[in-house]
Amino acid sequence: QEKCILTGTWRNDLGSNMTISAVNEAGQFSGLYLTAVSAAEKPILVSPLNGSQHIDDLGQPTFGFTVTWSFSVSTTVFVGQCFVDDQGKETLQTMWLLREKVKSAEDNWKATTVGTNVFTRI
Ligand SMILES: CN1C(=O)N(C)[C@H]2CS[C@@H](CCCCC(=O)O)[C@H]21
Repeated sequence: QEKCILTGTWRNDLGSNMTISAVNEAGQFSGLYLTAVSAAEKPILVSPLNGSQHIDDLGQPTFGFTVTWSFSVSTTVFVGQCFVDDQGKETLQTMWLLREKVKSAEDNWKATTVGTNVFTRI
């Protein structure tokens, strides 16, 4: 299928941009994530991402990727699916888990945030 190969640049509803490199024959990819908002008090920098998508099925594949934040001690994993509408427009419907480093195991309960997020190509 020609749609929903994730290579390219995407923007989400929080104004974050991500650029995904070539997807190899195993569906693996890497890229960069530039967030527009953050809870960290440090300047926002580009952060690396790695993931993989299904490429062997009949379109609208599922995928997952991990962003290791370069400006805060935290990590986000995304899972989702690419959908194509009847105009051929692709959207990535995702859910994410943001894990922030906490001082001790006693604080482990409050370390993970969850959310949903939609990306479209720019
Ligand atoms: C901007 N974001 C975005 O595009 N999301 C889908 C959500 C889930 S990752 C988070 C940003 C985390 C930045 C690093 C940190 O604040 O620890 C937020």
